Amino acid sequence: MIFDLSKTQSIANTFIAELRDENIQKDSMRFRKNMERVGEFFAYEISKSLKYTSTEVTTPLGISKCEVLTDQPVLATILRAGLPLQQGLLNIFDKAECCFISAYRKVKKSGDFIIQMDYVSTPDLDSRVLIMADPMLATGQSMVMCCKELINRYKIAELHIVAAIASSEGVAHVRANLPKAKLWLGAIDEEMTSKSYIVPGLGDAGDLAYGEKV
Ligand SMILES: O=P(O)(O)OC[C@H]1O[C@H](OP(=O)(O)OP(=O)(O)O)[C@H](O)[C@@H]1O
Ligand SMILES: O=c1cc[nH]c(=O)[nH]1
Ligand SMILES: [Mg+2]
Repeated sequence: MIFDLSKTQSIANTFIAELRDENIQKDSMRFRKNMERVGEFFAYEISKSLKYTSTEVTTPLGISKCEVLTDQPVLATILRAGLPLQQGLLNIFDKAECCFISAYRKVKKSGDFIIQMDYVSTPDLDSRVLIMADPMLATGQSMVMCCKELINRYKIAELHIVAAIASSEGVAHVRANLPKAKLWLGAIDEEMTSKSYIVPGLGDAGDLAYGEKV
């Protein structure tokens, strides 16, 4: 299943446009805020596919039958660019437990890179719905490696993957390696640079949110 936000006109596409805009993205607070708003939007969309329980709520004037979320999903992200996107999801799934993975592109002298994963901090994921959020799905290698690490450790009930911008190649890589995952994407771009940056993309999401890394 692929949900592509850009296929439907909504205010959320304005958030994505601002994330991409080279002038607006100079304001790092606005960049983080827009990423957070994209996370909130996807949380609402994903929430439509989750399970609900009927309950009776006592109001000051009577009893109201309400449908409430049965279980909160677990919200995972890949440091560091994923933090504002995860925060947006957490604003909506406000009782959710969170999982953090440190993984980054380690560039070799040849210019090739490997994904270096150093740290995983997670609650128990057995029988849980997991939402893995990372703004950029470029080659898809970081996403696949991190999800596989968690799948190998736990019996995850359902996996949702959220990205603000994906490349066609990244989508294909995820679908080939994580065929059961549901993909929630802000947009899918066709091209990548020789250094595997998405074109037109938005640039380096981690640097734009938190400053250029040395
Ligand atoms: O699909 P891939 O080709 O694996 O690339 C995507 C990864 O690149 C970015 O992180 P980066 O490695 O730049 O680290 P950062 O978040 O610390 O900036 C992004 O947040 C993804 O994690
Ligand atoms: O386009 C890309 C690819 C990887 N990481 C980013 O931040 N941007
Ligand atoms: Mg990263």
